[in-house]
Amino acid sequence: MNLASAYTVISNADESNSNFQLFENAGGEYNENCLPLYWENLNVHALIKKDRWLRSSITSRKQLLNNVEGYIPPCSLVAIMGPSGAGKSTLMAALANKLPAEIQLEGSVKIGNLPVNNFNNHNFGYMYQHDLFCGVFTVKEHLNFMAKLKMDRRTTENNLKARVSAIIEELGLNQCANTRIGAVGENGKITLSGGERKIVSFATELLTDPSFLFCDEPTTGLDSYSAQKVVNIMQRLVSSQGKTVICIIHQPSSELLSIFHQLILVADGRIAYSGPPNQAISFFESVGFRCPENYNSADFIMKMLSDKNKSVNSVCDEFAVSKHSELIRNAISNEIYYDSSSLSVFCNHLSPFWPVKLYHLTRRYFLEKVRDPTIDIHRILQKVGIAVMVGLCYLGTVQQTQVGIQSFQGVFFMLITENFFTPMYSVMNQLPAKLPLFRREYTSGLYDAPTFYIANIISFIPTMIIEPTIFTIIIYCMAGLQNDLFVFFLTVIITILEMAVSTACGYMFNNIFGSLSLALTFVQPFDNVIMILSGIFVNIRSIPWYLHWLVSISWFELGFEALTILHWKNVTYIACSEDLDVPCLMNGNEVLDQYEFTESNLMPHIYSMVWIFIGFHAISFVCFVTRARWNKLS
Ligand SMILES: Nc1ncnc2c1ncn2[C@@H]1O[C@H](COP(=O)(O)OP(=O)(O)OP(=O)(O)O)[C@@H](O)[C@H]1O
Repeated sequence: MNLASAYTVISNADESNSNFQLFENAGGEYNENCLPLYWENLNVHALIKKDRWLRSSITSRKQLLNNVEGYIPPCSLVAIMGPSGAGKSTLMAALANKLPAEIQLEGSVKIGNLPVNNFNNHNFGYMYQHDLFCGVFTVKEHLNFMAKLKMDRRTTENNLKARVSAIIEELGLNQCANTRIGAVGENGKITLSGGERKIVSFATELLTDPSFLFCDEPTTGLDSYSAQKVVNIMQRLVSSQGKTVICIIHQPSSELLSIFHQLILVADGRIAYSGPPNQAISFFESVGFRCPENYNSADFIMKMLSDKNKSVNSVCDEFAVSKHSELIRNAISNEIYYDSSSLSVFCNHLSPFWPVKLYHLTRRYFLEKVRDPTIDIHRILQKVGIAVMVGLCYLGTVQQTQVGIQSFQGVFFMLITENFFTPMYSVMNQLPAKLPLFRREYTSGLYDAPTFYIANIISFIPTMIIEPTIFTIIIYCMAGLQNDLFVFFLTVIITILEMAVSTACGYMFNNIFGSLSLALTFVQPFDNVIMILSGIFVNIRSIPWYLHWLVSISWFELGFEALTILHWKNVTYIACSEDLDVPCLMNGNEVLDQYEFTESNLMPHIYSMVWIFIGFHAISFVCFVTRARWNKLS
């Protein structure tokens, strides 16, 4: 059965119900993607879990939707209304296959006899209530980025650009195409207004040309002019592009409400009405609730549905046996005649290859760092300042004399310690800030958790090299360490490794504990112990046996010992000073002996730091991916 005949069947069913037309106003032009959406026996429960570290156990189930059914004709503009907490967002997420992992769905949601699932996800645009963007991108850059991640891998570069330009044109975004999106409430910079942000959200969802567009409160927070503009865009998408647009809307004016083809009222997890908006008031009248004259119909409906004790249950019960419900059931039962084999186009989307996603995601994080100075550039400037101050303290004191030994070791301590604490705590703060956008894009299926993790690490590499290199160069020159290129090069490598392992440790603690506060609670004692075991504060030989394993992973100790060996191993003579009341150390080997450091440990320690870096990231990666799958990233 082709599409046209499928709808003839439904139209014939309607003939007997001429007063109750389910889709009398549905206005879009039919095309092959123009299909009805319907759901039956839909029950949705939230699984209430009790946290036990990484694992959770389910303790109870809370019913969010109670055996609801509905039918949305092809190419309709649909409004979902209801009081707060009624289940509107839950219904919309259930229809769009966007329910979070802790929510359980029973029943069926179908498009033209085809179950809604991950294979036809790309046909659903889903605009969330709160938009989230990478604020440093301009509108055009954002759309190009999203197009590269969302659109079919077979789309050519030219077609992709053409699609972005067409959407910018269609939605009237030309004037702000090169404006940065910015963050909400960002002062003093030219960024997008609230209304423009909503339209950019639309644009993002339209990139893949979805047949269904779900919008969670697209007009909330907008003035009446911007709200009207947003609804006009939705209306245009339905009438000129044949899409079905379903949106949750609060307190619309009667004029705005009349634009919609269908109104679905949700109350207490049930359907209180579903049909043309202009028949809603007469339905309420037929069940004994009369709208006073000169009263806004949307306000009246909301008042009725918010009054839980009196009206809600009886209205829902009456609706279940009304002509409207009968019409919905007829329409659904007629859908079984629809030939779903013609819907193969719905499952025919190939998402971009993994390296392509990794490349674009890494590029986004690079740009974010370059354009947002608060992320890394301020920290580099701070490092330069610290390096100059430290350098001034050691100016002229680092000499191969008995007094100079302490200055040498002080410089090594500063090189290690500055690349140990700050980077660790800094990444621990940066990662959680990226999670909201990650969660949104991850649930939309844009990319997976490993891609996000690897892109983050790659984008951090320049910082990991530039920051310690600048710091080391300044201190090396000001303190006047050995004039030897190989020694200088290895010194830089050791400080880079020190920072790399520290950041890996920060990631690991964040991802093991899953919350910044918990991670900070545990990382502080850990890194203090790691520092104490460096050989500076306690002689390595006297460390208790049960802490030996920690010494072997103390990258503070490994770095400090490696620097000490590197700078002292070739020193054959240190002059004694008669003024000092301390034993004279005659050469570099004696300095190493004093710390219990062994000359042959230089390269093994450097390799150990590399292995610790890999080990920490491996643990961190597994925890992150597991948490993302269990929906436990906070
Ligand atoms: N993950 C969850 N766990 C437990 N309860 C939940 C969960 N998600 C939603 N709920 C509950 O389900 C009910 C319906 O939530 P929903 O977000 O669908 O309401 P809504 O009608 O969209 O409300 P609003 O207009 O305020 O956004 C609310 O009582 C809410 O507290």
